[in-house]
Amino acid sequence: MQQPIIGIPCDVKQIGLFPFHAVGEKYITAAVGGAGGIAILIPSLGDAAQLRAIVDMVDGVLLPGSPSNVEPHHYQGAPSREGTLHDVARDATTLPLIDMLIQEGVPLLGICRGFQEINVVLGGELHQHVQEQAGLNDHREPDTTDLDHMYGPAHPVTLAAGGLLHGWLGCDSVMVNSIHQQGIKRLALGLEVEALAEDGLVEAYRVAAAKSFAFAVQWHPEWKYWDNKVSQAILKAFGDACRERRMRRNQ
Ligand SMILES: N[C@@H](CCC(=O)NCCCC(=O)O)C(=O)O
Repeated sequence: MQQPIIGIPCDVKQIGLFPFHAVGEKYITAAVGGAGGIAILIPSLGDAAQLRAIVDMVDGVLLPGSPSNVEPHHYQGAPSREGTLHDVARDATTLPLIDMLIQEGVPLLGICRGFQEINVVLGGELHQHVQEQAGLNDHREPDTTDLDHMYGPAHPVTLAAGGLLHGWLGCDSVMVNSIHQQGIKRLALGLEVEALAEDGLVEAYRVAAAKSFAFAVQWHPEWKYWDNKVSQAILKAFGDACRERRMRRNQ
């Protein structure tokens, strides 16, 4: 059987004098090794016709995390503080792309910024600084350059009874890493909670009425997924949905 094609949208970063379209290697490795796909990078050109062609070409899309924040005007939020990193080109690409993927029933896995993007596209809102909200914890990464520490288990999440995660893992709670400052303020209509942090912050959801796999997590299952049963389960389920689409497209 042919492997499914998994698209991964790029961040746009200035390197020297030129803009580059880039994806962190760990997301590519997870799409290939964890989900079993052929990874292709989707340039963030924000061009609707190109996106339409890409949607027809791929069997699934993995929306990666990024240090940049979704621009708040996309969810009627107050302007970002000075110095906040944005990626206008990524917003102009992933936000319309998500809409097309959900309409078409193309499998979708959102990670961290990707998780936040799906919520925004479906009409939800984000906190810009979770750690400043009364009753919410600090979900930012520890101040370290040791990546194993940075992406190490940070807090538990409770899995929703009857949810996908609960079904795949057969337990009520798991530990996850935590590398974010934005978070779900208002969950979009049509998203079903899959996991909650101890402070009540939504950490995972699925698109309830999706035609195919449409699932997202605030944490980072791509990080050393081979060492983590939760990450393996998420990537396998995504990969299976992509393989199913591949098979249907081959018929
Ligand atoms: N900027 C947002 C999203 C956080 C996020 O995606 N972090 C990933 C960092 C780099 C990586 O691991 O790819 C926020 O702060 O909430």
